[in-house]
Amino acid sequence: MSSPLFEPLPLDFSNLPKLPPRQGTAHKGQFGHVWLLGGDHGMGGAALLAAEAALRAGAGRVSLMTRAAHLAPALTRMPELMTHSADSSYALAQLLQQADVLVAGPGLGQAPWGRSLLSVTTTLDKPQVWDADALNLLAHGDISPAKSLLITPHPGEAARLLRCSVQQIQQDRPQAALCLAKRYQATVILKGAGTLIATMDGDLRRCDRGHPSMAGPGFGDVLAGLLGALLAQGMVDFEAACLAIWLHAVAGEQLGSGGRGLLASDLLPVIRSLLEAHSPCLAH
Ligand SMILES: NC(=O)C1=CN([C@@H]2O[C@H](COP(=O)(O)OP(=O)(O)OC[C@H]3O[C@@H](n4cnc5c(N)ncnc54)[C@H](OP(=O)(O)O)[C@@H]3O)[C@@H](O)[C@H]2O)[C@@H](O)CC1
Ligand SMILES: Nc1ncnc2c1ncn2[C@@H]1O[C@H](COP(=O)(O)OP(=O)(O)O)[C@@H](O)[C@H]1O
Repeated sequence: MSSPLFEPLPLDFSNLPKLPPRQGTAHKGQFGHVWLLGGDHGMGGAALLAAEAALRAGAGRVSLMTRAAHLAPALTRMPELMTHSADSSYALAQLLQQADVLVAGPGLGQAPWGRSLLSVTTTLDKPQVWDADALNLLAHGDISPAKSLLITPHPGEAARLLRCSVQQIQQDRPQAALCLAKRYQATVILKGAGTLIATMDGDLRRCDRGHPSMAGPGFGDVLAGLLGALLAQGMVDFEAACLAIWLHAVAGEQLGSGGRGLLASDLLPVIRSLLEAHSPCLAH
């Protein structure tokens, strides 16, 4: 990965995919059920941020599968959530039949608990977003990629997935993103300044929006939940990736003008307003 051979097209902000307006008779069953898997001990917040982002971006229902210790705090913050902590892989497989979209990885950890949750999802033929520790587990090689997969590595995770250094990833990010898409048969979002979207067919886009105030914990978790919500509302991987990346980066840019100390959860109301301006809930 030495010389940049592939020049990504800039994301076409004037022509981003839209969510359709909702009928007056709409009901929650039409906007998908997102299941969030994550939040091992010490990292419950990551899964919670992703779940909150999915709710705030319009998913019809959101279920959180996490450690039992995180259920009460999660419900205190968001009573709209449905919560579970499966006792066995069999029980989880049964529960996941209800899911339309899976988001796995935020705070999942790489211990047996996280590994067993992820191993249940690999066989499910549903749209899936894998982030954070789902990618670290995938990189270990003993979990196979799911069939319909969107992966969201930061450069550290990309380096683990391609078994190279972060420096090699950053030297030629376009090639790294395309290589990940081919190797894992997935749509890829390679995060960091100048986020890239790559598809298995070789389509490559770059987003030059965003702000260094986003270099803090949880911003990737919010992106993962946002992607889940857009997939649940009917977008395909590439559409969801383009719109989510734009909403996330522009929200960060707007709030970044306030300087350091931006919280990932601060993005949520801004993402909601940007989404409404872009794809109004009601037809005008
Ligand atoms: N509140 C919670 O519960 C939270 C929980 N969280 C959860 O923690 C778990 C571990 O995830 P994590 O991302 O913190 O650790 P990890 O994968 O080792 O990555 C760090 C290394 O990767 C690299 N690197 C990253 N970005 C880069 C960039 N733009 N540009 C260049 N390099 C970059 C960089 O490598 P270096 O440069 O140091 O070699 C860096 O040291 C995971 O489950 C996550 O969900 C978090 O979401 C936080 C909030
Ligand atoms: N300097 C930056 N410029 C633009 N976007 C950034 C910058 N730093 C971080 N981000 C964005 O913030 C998010 C950070 O995600 P990630 O590294 O997975 O964090 P976490 O695991 O803590 O949620 C990514 O979407 C990334 O593109």
